[in-house]
Amino acid sequence: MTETVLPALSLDLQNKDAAGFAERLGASFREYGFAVIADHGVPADLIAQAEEDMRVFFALPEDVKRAYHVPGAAGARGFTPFGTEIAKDAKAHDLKEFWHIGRALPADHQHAEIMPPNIWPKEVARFEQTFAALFDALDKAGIRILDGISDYLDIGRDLLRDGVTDGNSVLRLLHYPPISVDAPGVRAGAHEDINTITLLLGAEEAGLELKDRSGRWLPVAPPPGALVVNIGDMLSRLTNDVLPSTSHRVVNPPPERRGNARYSMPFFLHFRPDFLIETLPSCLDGRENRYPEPITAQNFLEQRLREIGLA
Ligand SMILES: O=C(O)CCC(=O)C(=O)O
Ligand SMILES: [Fe+2]
Repeated sequence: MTETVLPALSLDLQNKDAAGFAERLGASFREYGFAVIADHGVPADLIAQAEEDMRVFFALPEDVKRAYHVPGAAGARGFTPFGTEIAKDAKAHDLKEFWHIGRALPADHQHAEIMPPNIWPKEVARFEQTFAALFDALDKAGIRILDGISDYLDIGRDLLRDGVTDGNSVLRLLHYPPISVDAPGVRAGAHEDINTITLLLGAEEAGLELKDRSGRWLPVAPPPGALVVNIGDMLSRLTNDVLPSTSHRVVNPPPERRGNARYSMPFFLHFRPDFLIETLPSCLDGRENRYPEPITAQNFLEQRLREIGLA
């Protein structure tokens, strides 16, 4: 296994010693913008089922998959074809295709327009059942991790819990197809995530790297089944970069492994659209406010989606 600087932290520790868990979680986020979380409560058999179902979907013919592309929806639901997304300021498109599942809201909900109903591929029988369950399980794990962050920042747990209630969260199923031996570039260009925090499953296949404070690229190599969690720009902004959103990328494998596809599942936990991202007073203590202009989560998201070619 590749060497990693991020030891796995057990989420079970939160039940026994919330302060101890928060201290370790916060230290990892503060230094790297990333943490690796084991015992996160997402059932292993559900993860295995999800991995199987996504493989079945991405193996479908291109025209069948493309029928689930929703034009004008900024990729928020359904299928986004290979070569669409491009990292901010990058020259080449990422070598990936993906499927997005969003939060299911009642039709008369105030944010129903921003979070439209999901679509489901009829070719994969269990797809809806599997991914609706996985969305919920990751949402629950995400709230516990946010509790750890709130404990670390000593801000009480309500602000972040309330902030993500009915949030515009998205589960992304990612497929990076095999690449040719001489393929240039990277599977996913260096970027920061837009959202609150990201919970990533399936990063065991090597390739994910984070940029540390000295500018070095470090491999992120979680043990099987663990979550890789990272801070997104919205939380970085809320905390005045006390918890930094860290640049990461997925590099191409060595030539002998280029015949292998890569599959991963990031869950982008988002604030609700009308949540106002306004620097936390406790993160100002003696520091300059890097983000003096408050912005709603929705305005921030729209700005960033335009930059990555999705809106
Ligand atoms: O595939 C991965 O491991 C990372 C994906 C990622 O960083 C993203 O989709 O934002
Ligand atoms: Fe990312």
